[in-house]
Amino acid sequence: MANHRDKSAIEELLQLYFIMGSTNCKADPVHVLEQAIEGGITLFQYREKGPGALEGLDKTKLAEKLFRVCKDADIPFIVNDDVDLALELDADGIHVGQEDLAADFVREKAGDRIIGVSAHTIEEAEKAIEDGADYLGLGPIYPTISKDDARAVSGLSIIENFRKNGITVPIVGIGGINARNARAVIQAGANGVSLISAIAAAADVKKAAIDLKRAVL
Ligand SMILES: C=C1C=NC(C(F)(F)F)=NC1=N
Ligand SMILES: [Mg+2]
Repeated sequence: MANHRDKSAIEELLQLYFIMGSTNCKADPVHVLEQAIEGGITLFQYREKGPGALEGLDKTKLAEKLFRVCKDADIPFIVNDDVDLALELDADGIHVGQEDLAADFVREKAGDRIIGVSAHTIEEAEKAIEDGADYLGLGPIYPTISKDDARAVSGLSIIENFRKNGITVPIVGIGGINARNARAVIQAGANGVSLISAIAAAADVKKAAIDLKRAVL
C-alpha cells in the first residue's frame, strides 16, 4: 500500500478518487463501491456526512464493510474528517478540511498513513504542505450538489494558479466533476479527479466509473 513518503504512488492513486457515504447512494453502498471498483476507481474515501448520515456504531459498521471491499481489491481506504475512526480501523489515510484538525496534528496520530487536505488558497496549501499533507483537494471546480457548505466555485484556475505558483504536491480536483468535464481538470494540472454523485448517483455505477476512467487516462 502507498505510504505518505511516495509522491508518485500518491499521484497514481489520485487518478479516479471516488468519495461516498450512505447518503450519496441510491443502492446499497457496499454494492455501489463494488461496482465503482470494477469500473476502475483508483482510490476511495468514506465520507459519512450531511442530513441522514450514519453515526456511532452504524457508521463504524458500514466503514468496516466498505474497508473490507477496498482491501479485497487492493484499493486504499481513506476516511473523511474522522481521525479516530480512521485509526480505529487502521485505515490507509485520512482527509481533513480547513475546519478539521490541522494536518500536522493528524500526522502525529496517523504516522505513515496518507493525509489529504482540502485547500482553497495558496496560503492554505502551503501550510498543509508544511504540515506534511500528501495531497491537496482543490475546489469546488464546478458547481456541486454534494456539499451544502461548499465554498464559491473556483473553476479550473485554482489548479492552474497553484501550478503556476510552483506547487508540485499531488493535487486532485473536486466539485461537480463528471465524464464530460473531467479531462479539463487533468489538463489544468491536477493529478486526478475526485467525485461523489457522478458515480454514486449513476443509474449504472460501473459504467459511470468506466466513462470517468477513460476521460482521465
Ligand atoms: C471536502 C473535500 C475536498 N477534497 C477531497 C479530496 F478529493 F479527497 F481531496 N475530499 C473532501 N472530502
Ligand atoms: Mg471536513
